Amino acid sequence: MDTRGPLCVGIDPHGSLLTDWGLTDDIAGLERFTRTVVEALADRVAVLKPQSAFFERFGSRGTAVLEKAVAEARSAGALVLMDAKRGDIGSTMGAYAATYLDPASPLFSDAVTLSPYLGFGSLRPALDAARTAGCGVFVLALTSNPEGAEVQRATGADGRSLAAVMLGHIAAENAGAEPLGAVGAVVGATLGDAGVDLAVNGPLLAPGIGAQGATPADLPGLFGASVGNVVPSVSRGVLRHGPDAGALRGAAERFADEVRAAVGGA
Ligand SMILES: O=c1ccn([C@@H]2O[C@H](COP(=O)(O)O)[C@@H](O)[C@H]2O)c(=O)[nH]1
Repeated sequence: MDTRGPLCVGIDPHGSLLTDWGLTDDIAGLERFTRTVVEALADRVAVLKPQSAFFERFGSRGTAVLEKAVAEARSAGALVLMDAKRGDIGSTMGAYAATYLDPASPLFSDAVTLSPYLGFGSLRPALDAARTAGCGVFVLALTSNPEGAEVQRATGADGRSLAAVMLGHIAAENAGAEPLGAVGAVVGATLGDAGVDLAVNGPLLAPGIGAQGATPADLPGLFGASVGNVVPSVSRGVLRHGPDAGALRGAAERFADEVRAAVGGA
């Protein structure tokens, strides 16, 4: 992020975007869309975040497109954050860890998103695998969608919200790490007020900028003193400018400029 700027761009091949780009909503369209985004952005943005669901919908052929995109983006110097939001009992988490965090896997990525709502401890195999491979994980804390509050803001007997409990676990994982630990939190940029302590000594992925209505100007108010650790993420807000590669780059650059203007040297 120091050398490439502050932005994460999502690769979300929505059927409607494929159509808007003049592509067919099929495997050929998916392949062309993905190749265009990777070629346009992987040599300049800090992080590319493929949304696994949009590839999985095409079965094994979609997964093959995803594998190629991950390898090409990484070899062009971008960090790849696989947005798969995996979460399951510990023994199954071991298989997810092998999928995304084992360097021998075809889907090996620099980081993966995880859901802790089967209990934070169930994520242990992925936390350990990330540490071993020198990768990261981003754990859902407060998601950008309004429905998330029903679960994440629910409070336990001690009055703490579930999100606060998860953020506490994340902070414990990162204790003592310098400059930051490898366990990040997902905190939606749309939230307005987090209402919890975001000082987890790890990166804070902030999706929701662009199509979901948040802007880079929202980041300082939401993240306060932790704003310097934020990885702002935009998908459709950039992708809707395609298929022209120059227009995609221009859109990503404008968002990056807006983030710099809002966050400054924080
Ligand atoms: O809280 C969350 C966690 C993940 N996402 C994902 O980010 C992108 C957002 O896409 P936009 O087009 O920029 O709205 C998408 O892949 C979501 O699954 C999120 O939005 N909120």
